[in-house]
Amino acid sequence: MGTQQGWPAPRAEGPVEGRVTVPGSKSISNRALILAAISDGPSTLSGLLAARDTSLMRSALVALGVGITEQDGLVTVTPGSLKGPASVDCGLAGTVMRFVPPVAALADGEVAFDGDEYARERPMDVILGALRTLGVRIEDHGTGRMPYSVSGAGSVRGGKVTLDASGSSQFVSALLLAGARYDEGVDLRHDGKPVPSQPHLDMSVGMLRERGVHVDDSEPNRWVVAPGPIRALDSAIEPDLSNAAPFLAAAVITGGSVTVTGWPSATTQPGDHLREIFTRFGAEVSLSGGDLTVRGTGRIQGVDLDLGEVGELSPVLAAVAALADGPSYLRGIAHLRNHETDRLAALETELNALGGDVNQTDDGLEIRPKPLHSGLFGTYHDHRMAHAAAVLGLVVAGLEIENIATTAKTMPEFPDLWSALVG
Ligand SMILES: O=C(O)C1=C[C@@H](OP(=O)(O)O)[C@@H](O)[C@H](O)C1
Ligand SMILES: C=C(OP(=O)(O)O)C(=O)O
Repeated sequence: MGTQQGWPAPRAEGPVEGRVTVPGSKSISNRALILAAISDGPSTLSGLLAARDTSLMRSALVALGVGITEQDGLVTVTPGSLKGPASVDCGLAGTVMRFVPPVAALADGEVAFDGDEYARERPMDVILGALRTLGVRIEDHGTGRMPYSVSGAGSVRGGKVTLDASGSSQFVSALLLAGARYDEGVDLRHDGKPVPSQPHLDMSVGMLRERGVHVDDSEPNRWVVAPGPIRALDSAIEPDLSNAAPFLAAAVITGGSVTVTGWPSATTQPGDHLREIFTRFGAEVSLSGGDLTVRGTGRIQGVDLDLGEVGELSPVLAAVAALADGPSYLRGIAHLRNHETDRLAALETELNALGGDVNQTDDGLEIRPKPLHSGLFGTYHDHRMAHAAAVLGLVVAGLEIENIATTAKTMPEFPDLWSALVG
């Protein structure tokens, strides 16, 4: 790829110092929208993320008959009787393509799903198969992928189902979120290699319990959701801690100090693991009164980390590892091959194109730091590849980021927030 085709990544002129407020969590926002849509009354949400993934979720729910209004930054969701025919554009949002079909199954009529070109590569077979077992009619032309349509009959029997969710925790979350509204609830068992992203499962279970749903997750790899109403709940969405990663990484790699505001004292978000992870890289981390501060010490240690629970942090952490003073091993993340792109291949290709020494393993990446040079960093429609590139661009001269606008998936403000912090 040539030069002058991308967004010139700002270079840090010294240690990056500053405070950042990141927008609302994608994962909490889209769960709050889904749960509000199938609850027993109107819910008002504050701090809801405004980005491509949440806008796709809102449009999907409105297409099914849910009322959504917005005033002074507050979003009110009013459940309606769910009806087809409807079409849902999933974009490239895993939370839309996996979480909406179990809700569409409750509608009366047919709901057609499609999305971006690469969305057709993301696995759906496990969730579509599980829904069929629970009594839902689905047409996917035998592909197990997009496009597919769900023929809702106004209710779903539900009950027992076993699935292999090693490819994505979203297969489990999807069935848990809608399961209380099924006649028999759901009794879900996982059979296979470990389910990734445990914090996201805890987030689904926690948000259901907050809304009065009985969920038994006391047995490993089994979740039982009792049938019953989901209570409407007004709630405030936490900031997206995974989207805080690039800002905090800026402090780690420049020996600066960055504070992210509004950091919750208790949370199910995987991004909370950044406190421990950046400490392992050699940074100093402190949390006080909702301010999370990461201070770079001038040393970046190589790490050996299992990121299976927090896979979405991997692209930014791979960028930090590429700048460390020794090799790093990122493990437990084979499922990243099912994300916005095959992230293991994308990181290997793009880091090596800058002169890096990175290779994929069965379940992760080995990263041996080398001096990196200028180039255009491909982003593959992946917001977190763009974040990784921005981190590298702080210290690598002449780095350009292809399609920086892809950050709009979860943080349209990224280029402005980034320039304001590091510029
Ligand atoms: O449930 C969620 O909100 C998510 C679950 C995770 O998916 P995987 O388990 O497929 O990694 C995560 O990576 C994704 O960004 C969001
Ligand atoms: C994997 C991710 O997204 P999605 O919700 O589309 O799966 C991500 O944001 O890192």
